[in-house]
Amino acid sequence: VHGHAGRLIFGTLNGKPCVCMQGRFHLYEGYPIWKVTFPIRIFKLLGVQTVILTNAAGGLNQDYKVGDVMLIKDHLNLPGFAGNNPLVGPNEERFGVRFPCMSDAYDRDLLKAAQVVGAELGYSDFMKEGVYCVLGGPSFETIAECRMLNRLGADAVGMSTVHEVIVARHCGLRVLGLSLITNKAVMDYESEERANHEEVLQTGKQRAEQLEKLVSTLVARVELNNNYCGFGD
Ligand SMILES: O=P(O)(O)O[C@@H]1C[C@H](O)[C@@H](CO)O1
Ligand code: HPA
Repeated sequence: VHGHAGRLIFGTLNGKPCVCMQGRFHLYEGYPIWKVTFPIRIFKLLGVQTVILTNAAGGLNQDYKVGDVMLIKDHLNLPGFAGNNPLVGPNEERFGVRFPCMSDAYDRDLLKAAQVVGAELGYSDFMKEGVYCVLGGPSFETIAECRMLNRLGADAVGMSTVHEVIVARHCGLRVLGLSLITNKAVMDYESEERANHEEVLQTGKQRAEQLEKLVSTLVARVELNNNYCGFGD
């Protein structure tokens, strides 16, 4: 996608071995859903234990501002309602069970850790916690769709992440999800605002340094045995 570097980087971040996707595959690019999520299974086979997923999203929650970072506490998988789930097809027993639980999709300890690190870095003012809703894209949402999604309990809307989360949880990876609110979803017929990809990219650039700091500080605190250090309890 324009604005995604499309690179796979291996290295250490604050002393921790990491593999980093600079960009991802999206359903709207025409990939089958299993291909969109294929990297997650590769990472599992490489020995990855924890996945930090980031995305750009439109803010549905009226209290959200452009530039807020939403820690994802749960999701709405709208394509999944229509049977478009990355686990459809014969179950790969090597990776996980046929019917994986999703009520614990977003790791509570990691979420708390992100809040603590965010507060330490002085980011609390722009850090939120909420529900991310995935749609297929690539068209942005209509006003009626935004209103509906908000009433259904979504705080932010985007076109990615949830499929990767499902595959990650299926194979037992721990997940933290972060949405950068790059634009406000248009909810009002009087509004002159129009969702556009350039605004998404620009907001991403503006918060990039702080997001890098948040993620790298967090990574430094995640122990390889999946415990966390330095959070006081
Ligand atoms: O890969 P993400 O979900 O961060 O990208 C979002 C959704 C679309 O690809 C694009 C819309 O501007 O940003
Ligand atoms: N809608 C869907 N996906 C998005 C948006 C949006 O408003 N902003 C960034 N990705």
